[in-house]
Amino acid sequence: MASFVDRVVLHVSGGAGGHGCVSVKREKFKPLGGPDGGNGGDGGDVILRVDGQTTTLLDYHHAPHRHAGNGGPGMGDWRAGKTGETLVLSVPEGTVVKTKDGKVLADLVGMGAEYIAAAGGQGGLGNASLSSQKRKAPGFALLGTPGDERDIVLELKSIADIALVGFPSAGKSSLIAAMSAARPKIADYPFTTLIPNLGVVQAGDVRFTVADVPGLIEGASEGKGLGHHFLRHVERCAALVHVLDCAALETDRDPLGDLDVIEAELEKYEVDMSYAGADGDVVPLNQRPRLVALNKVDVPDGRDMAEFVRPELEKRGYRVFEVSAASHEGLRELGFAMAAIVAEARKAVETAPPRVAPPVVRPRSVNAKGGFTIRREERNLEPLFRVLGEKPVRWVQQTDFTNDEAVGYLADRLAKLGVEDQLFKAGAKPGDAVVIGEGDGVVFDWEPTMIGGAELLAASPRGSDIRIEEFSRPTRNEKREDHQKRKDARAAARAELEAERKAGIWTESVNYKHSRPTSGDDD
Ligand SMILES: Nc1nc2c(ncn2[C@@H]2O[C@H](COP(=O)(O)OP(=O)(O)OP(=O)(O)O)[C@@H](O)[C@H]2O)c(=O)[nH]1
Ligand SMILES: [Mg+2]
Repeated sequence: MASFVDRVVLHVSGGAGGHGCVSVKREKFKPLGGPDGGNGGDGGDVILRVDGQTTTLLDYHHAPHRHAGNGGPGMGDWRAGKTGETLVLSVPEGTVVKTKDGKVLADLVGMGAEYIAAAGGQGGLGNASLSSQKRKAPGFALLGTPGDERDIVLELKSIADIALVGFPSAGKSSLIAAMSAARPKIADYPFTTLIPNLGVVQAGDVRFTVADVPGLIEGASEGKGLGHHFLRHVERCAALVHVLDCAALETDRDPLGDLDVIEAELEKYEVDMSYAGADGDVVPLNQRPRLVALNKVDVPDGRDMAEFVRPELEKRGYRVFEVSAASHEGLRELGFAMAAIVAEARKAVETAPPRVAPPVVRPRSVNAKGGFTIRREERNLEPLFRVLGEKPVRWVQQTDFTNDEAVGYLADRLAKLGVEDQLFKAGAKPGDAVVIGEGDGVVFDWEPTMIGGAELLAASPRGSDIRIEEFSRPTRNEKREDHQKRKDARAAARAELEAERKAGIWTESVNYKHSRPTSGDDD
């Protein structure tokens, strides 16, 4: 049986929201019928969902980049863009979703359990939705925001119901081969198995999976040998079977000693408690149901050894099976005992509701009470103020910076949220750099709306927002000054000309034509 992929890094991105539309209704005899630009559609989510048909993460190993559908753009005549298609990724039961640095995001247990791996972006509002009493015909629309983009790790602890544990060469792989159709590699040198093999066993009407965990040795729980890496596959197994070698050649080994070593390792192995539900239902490995299989009883010495240790094992409370992977002796009984435990465990799972980790906490910690925070930084010895918060960042994403009206709308929103006030309080001065969001973001030269800006904002109708004008248009005083300067320059030029004419440099007609380049501006 092919080895199974049990850990994969998946790059998921939600669909982008569609842009809102700017459009004006046009009808016969009614050329300006008001804004009718529709909203952009939301982007689709990427959802992980447990389904019974999927047993491995192999698909994601082959194609680790997954993207949900983008939302469609809004259109004229109030038509909304289509919603982006949700992308459902099927994952096996027991898939654990983690961040790259190991934080558990979700533990998908139960058929149909879901987790939103990447949310789609928001569709932008069209100009119809943006119109209001004050802003009757917005000449802008909001852009759709990009979907979440994340790298997540999917881990499949084990899809085996039962794990076979034991020393190297105890015969675990041989037992799987004998009890199922699996054909693992079997050899008489230790650590033959490098990746757990899975076999499907049918006992009566119960079908279950068995994994052979590569040989455990003393110190496995601390990372010795290969066992440590694989003990985590055992974490989800309903039960364990100790496979004890009754015909081991090493004289310093015996089944009871082997069992003690393995038990000690199981006890030391800390099951990842982050997988526990609210009721803390992760059972330590050494408290799970365990059976003992005394293997290799086909060998005469093995039979003697098995009979010798059986009473002691039973005294310790184990159900003991004398088996031989070679002659298949005792395998039927062992199989039925396993099946009974599996059936019991399944009944418990079925009655339990689907369980997923608590909803993901997105990094919203930067959002103070007001929905944003301001951080003072320094860049090239100049102060820089960083505005952090989900809303401001989204608003910037929604802004078409080529459209002055849209920029003004952004300024309105930021001011309303109190960003301007807080910038003042943080010590920002006009002209300081302000960045919204992490990274390079969008950098503004801060042009505060002045003292009392709030009133100005409220009073000025959109479309004649003085703050935008300030960016592009000089003030009246500046204009006057400018005008005066030009007037003076012209006067000087005329005086010079006059002097030159008197000196006889130009003929009358020519100098007139060429000496009034700015006269058109004169008023
Ligand atoms: N006589 C006899 N030999 C067996 C029996 N089961 C396994 N063996 C032999 O023991 C050796 C090791 O068997 P494996 O099944 O590879 O052992 P393992 O426990 O999977 O070993 P690792 O993968 O190294 O942990 C092989 O040479 C097998 O043929 C048995 O019931 N009787
Ligand atoms: Mg093996």
